Amino acid sequence: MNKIVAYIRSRLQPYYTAEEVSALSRIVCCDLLGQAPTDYYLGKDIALSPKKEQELEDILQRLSRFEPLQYIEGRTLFLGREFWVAPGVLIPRPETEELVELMLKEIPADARILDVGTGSGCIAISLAKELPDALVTAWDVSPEALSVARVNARKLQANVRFVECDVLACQVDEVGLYDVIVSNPPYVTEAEKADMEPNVLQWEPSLALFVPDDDPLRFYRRIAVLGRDMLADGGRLYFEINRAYGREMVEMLRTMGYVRVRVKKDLSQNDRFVIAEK
Ligand SMILES: C[S@@+](CC[C@H](N)C(=O)[O-])C[C@H]1O[C@@H](n2cnc3c(N)ncnc32)[C@H](O)[C@@H]1O
Repeated sequence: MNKIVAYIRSRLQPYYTAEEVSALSRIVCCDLLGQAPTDYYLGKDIALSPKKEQELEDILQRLSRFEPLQYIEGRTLFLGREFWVAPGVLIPRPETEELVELMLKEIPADARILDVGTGSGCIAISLAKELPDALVTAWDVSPEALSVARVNARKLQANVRFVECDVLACQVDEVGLYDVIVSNPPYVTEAEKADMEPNVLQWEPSLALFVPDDDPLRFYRRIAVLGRDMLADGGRLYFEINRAYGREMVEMLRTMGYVRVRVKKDLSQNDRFVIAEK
């Protein structure tokens, strides 16, 4: 093992499991310090300039404070496209890729789509790229998230209209304007905080994650209320949900008059998506 790898491992060992240390060492050397993967696996040493040594120190400091690697790298992949992510915006998750894949199988190519709580813009931008005839609008209450999403849309040349908007408070006069409303809103209850990893809890924005224990469905209820006006007849809601609330979601949406309400499981067999039709 080369000296730099041994050093990286010794610095990360107090904080991460052996597998995590091994994966992080490779990513730090190859992705962040620019070592060729073959040289890394052959155990060749890296000659670091003083500037690169300082960069390595910064990276190790950030990792030892459990900052997510995606924030350190400043990017993540979503459905094969690179998205810029930074503190203040949620790191897109694989389940959300599944949601977009499901939508791409089901929605019309020229759908008018609203993404509520767009974060990095991963859902809206992916849909706009895959469905060039669709009209995509994306809302978020967070100016930080919207500025990241706008940069992502520009870099990826996606045509999305971004709007700063608090979905819980906004007045809407867009009647029948959308065929699809999609949302992956905050859905982690305060009670679930105890089970969360420090890289999520300490670094990802609370605004993107949490809902009160006594009202875990607040975003879905509000979006479904808006959807009764904003969706065209036959329009659909696509939600990513907390796996604990599939049954409650179905009951709520049926009570609100939605039809063909279905729950779909994610690849881990958890109730993860709910689809409903106006
Ligand atoms: C779970 S994140 C989802 C981000 C992105 N759509 C994704 O799937 O990675 C929820 C998003 O909802 C936004 N949000 C939270 N409260 C909101 C509100 N009242 N109105 C609009 N957006 C809100 C957050 O800023 C965050 O970007």
